[in-house]
Amino acid sequence: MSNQATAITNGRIGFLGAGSIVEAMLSGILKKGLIQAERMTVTNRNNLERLEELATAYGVSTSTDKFDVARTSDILILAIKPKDAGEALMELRGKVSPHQLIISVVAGVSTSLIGEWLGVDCPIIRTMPNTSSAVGLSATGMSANAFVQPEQLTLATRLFEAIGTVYEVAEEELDIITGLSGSGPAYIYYLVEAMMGAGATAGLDREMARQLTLQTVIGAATMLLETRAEPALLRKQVTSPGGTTQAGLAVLESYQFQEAVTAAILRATERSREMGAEYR
Ligand SMILES: NC(=O)C1=CN([C@@H]2O[C@H](COP(=O)(O)OP(=O)(O)OC[C@H]3O[C@@H](n4cnc5c(N)ncnc54)[C@H](OP(=O)(O)O)[C@@H]3O)[C@@H](O)[C@H]2O)C=CC1
Ligand SMILES: O=C(O)[C@@H]1CCC=N1
Repeated sequence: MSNQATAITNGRIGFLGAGSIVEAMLSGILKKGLIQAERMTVTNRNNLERLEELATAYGVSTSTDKFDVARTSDILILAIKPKDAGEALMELRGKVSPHQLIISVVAGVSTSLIGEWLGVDCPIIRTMPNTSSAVGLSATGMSANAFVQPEQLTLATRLFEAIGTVYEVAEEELDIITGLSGSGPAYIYYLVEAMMGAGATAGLDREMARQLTLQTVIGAATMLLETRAEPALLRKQVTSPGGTTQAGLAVLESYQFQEAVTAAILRATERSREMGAEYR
């Protein structure tokens, strides 16, 4: 924990699930020194090796007893797959009290369904971060149910602000946020894979193609942030009439690039809604 750290809670945080989003969150929270590692406990279904890996890498506590973790955590973070959530939470029925704060990162599953599964009227905050949490750059959407007290919302906001930016939204918007920024890093990585591959195919050294691609992505994102200009305007500034960019963009248009990206995000949004209904 860093020397300047000010703990945001003296309580315990339990993580139900030990997968990639939990690792990203642990790494971000600990880098900011928001809570001592040993006051966070991670549990999963049966992968002991994974628990050991997280304990070694981050110094967090681990447990194979999810009932104990659920009972002893002031904040319980649900980070299991939507398909596993119903069974796991119904097993916790009667083990969670209204004094605990539940924070879910589970895609598609509503706060009301989580409450039904747990069988208790407790404060639940549904969030959608992304894996850039690991470097403090998540874009997180958040929505609270009616039992959440203002100080609990503030605490959750501070927790997620430690790993990026936080937007409080109406719960129905979380499905869109899941399709846009929850899944979003994968779209960017897909584009980067293609750009790097193309650079290498065209004859560049692969490492150089990687570095040029990454610097281009960082530069473009920083231009958007710092100039606050519309992306269409910045795109036009790159595009000389009759030049290389125009030739390249024409090929992207022939593959209906913008339509493809739009359809992908709308489909991911729809999938988030489907999962909520499917696993009900
Ligand atoms: N990955 C991402 O980018 C993001 C994911 N999310 C959401 O986070 C959640 C987790 O995703 P992700 O980390 O990618 O998934 P992973 O598959 O990497 O991890 C799932 C974890 O859940 C554990 N688990 C499954 N069933 C139970 C159970 N009954 N009790 C306790 N633990 C259980 C698994 O344990 P074991 O290995 O032992 O089976 C595993 O540790 C999902 O709901 C996803 O929608 C949200 C934002 C971004
Ligand atoms: O792919 C998924 O379902 C999860 C939710 C957002 C990112 N990963």
